[in-house]
Amino acid sequence: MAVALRLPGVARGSPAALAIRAAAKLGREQDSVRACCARPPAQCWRRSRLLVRCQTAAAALLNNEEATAAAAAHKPRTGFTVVMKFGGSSLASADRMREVADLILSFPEETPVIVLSAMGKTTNNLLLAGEKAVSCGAPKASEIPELAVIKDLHLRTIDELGLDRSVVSGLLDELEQLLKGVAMMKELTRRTRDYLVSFGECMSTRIFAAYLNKLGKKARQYDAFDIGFITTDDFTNADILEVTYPAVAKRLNGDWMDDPAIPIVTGFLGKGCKSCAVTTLGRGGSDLTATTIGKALGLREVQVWKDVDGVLTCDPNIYANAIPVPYLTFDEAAELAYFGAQVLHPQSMRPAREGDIPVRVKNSYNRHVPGTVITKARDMSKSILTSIVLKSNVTMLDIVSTRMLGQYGFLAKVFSIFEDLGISVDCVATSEVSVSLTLDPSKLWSRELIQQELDHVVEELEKFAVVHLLQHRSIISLIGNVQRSSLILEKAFNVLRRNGVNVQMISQGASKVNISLVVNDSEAKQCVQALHSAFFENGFMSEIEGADVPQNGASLNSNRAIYGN
Ligand SMILES: Nc1ncnc2c1ncn2[C@@H]1O[C@H](COP(=O)(O)OP(=O)(O)O)[C@@H](O)[C@H]1O
Ligand SMILES: N[C@@H](CC(=O)OP(=O)(O)O)C(=O)O
Repeated sequence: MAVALRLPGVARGSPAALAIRAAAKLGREQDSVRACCARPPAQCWRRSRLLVRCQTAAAALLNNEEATAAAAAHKPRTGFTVVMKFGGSSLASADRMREVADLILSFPEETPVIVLSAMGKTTNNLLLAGEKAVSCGAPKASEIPELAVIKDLHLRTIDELGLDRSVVSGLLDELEQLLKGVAMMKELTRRTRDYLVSFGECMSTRIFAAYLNKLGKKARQYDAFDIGFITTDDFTNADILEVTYPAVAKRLNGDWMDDPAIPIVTGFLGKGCKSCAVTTLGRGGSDLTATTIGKALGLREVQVWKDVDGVLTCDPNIYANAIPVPYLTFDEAAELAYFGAQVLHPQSMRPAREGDIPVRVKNSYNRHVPGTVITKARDMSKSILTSIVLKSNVTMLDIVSTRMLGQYGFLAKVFSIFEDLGISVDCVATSEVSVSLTLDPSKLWSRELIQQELDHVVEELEKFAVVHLLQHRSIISLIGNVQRSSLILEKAFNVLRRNGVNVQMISQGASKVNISLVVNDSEAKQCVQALHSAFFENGFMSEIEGADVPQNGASLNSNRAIYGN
């Protein structure tokens, strides 16, 4: 402290200023700083990061070139080791918050960054409350049942954890005001919707940080939109921009250096680059927040803690015999998520792949089960089928050219229509004069004009083609080793034939990990179950020489029973 007073005119943020701040924090005088600079650099590692930084800065301050070089060679280690993300299912109550805190504290060797989603079903309740506010009239907005559920859950959690209600009372008041505003305006724009759902993550992180502090583990809450998560302005489905990585690293590392505390970061949220308003990353977007932080900080691992024993061989809600998949590549996981497995956000593998950070999917209800490890590459020599994914309520288009055989430009014309209308295509199969494709339902669902848009697409295509619009279809994706596609297809078609199911379209993605089959919605679940039994339950994998067989994990159903999922 005394150092600062004795050195007037020191520029803010300069090495000298850093040394002074560091010295002040350490309660040392300039002599200590000087002594620190003279100490052999090897000792740096054994000292706190703050002292290393102090040494670097103080060396510059004292103009000691040798010390500057020596200290610079020993860059302070980044404090953080892993990201641990907990989803809504892991945080549904006070008991669950206690359990998650206990889980984090059971890894004392780690310095984690924690990413949290909203508690339980809070995001769904906020969306429902918003929709009801549009039509209920301002005086009734305070009585929306979902608002009462949200208030009750958060205040009860606070009381049961022995915290002060002021941790969220301001946010709850603001939320009620916002719903009154929506009721008065009688409209809920996508921008307002994002602001509305942000209350879920803002509250869960504040409660959890306060609880960790109460336990004596120093924690600091962060709203992602305040620490550099910059996104496109695509409300409800924003993309993270590159500037996010250095900004987030600077903020989290900087704060840690100044005053170490476990960061508790809101998942799912960002700040629009032009609007500066709160944006969201699409449903389930906290997984993406976690991998973004993992890449930004160059961490050893990203852990996403869920209510299942890892990524499973199929959705356990469709078929209870699903079993955990021990290893996946980023490509397999991305494909699985994109084609509808709710367990991971479709974009979340991108930062992990770019930063080559392994992602581990674990069960917060069953913490000792190994889970699924997702990495850049894995030994595929024994792998056949990894997982079966179902995407229902898909729209399919059969488009047949009315022009001459072999006419060029047909496909370009077809796809330019989708581009112009901003509709994303999932699967494509082509012949010389026709193309069949499926439309991404999530992209359509996020709009309001579904039927009108489809009619418009058909109208445009009919200018040069005969079009059949087929609704209520499902895509069954077989994720696995497409090097063995003949084997997979032989088995799959055998099963489907035995079940009397006619496949309406097949598509094999360029990523070589996915074969997609389109069937009627009404037959899809039964197909998934039959395929699962054939591939994973009847010894088929082990019959094939050396094939890798996923192992059955414990208590899948008991987790869901606890949470009622
Ligand atoms: N292939 C799959 N493997 C595991 N879980 C799946 C799969 N497909 C769908 N799910 C569903 O995903 C849920 C976990 O994802 P999610 O609800 O987003 O978790 P969280 O909210 O904890 O992040 C599981 O409870 C399960 O019902
Ligand atoms: N709360 C958000 C974001 C999220 O990632 O949630 P979860 O981790 O519970 O899937 C949602 O429900 O979409």
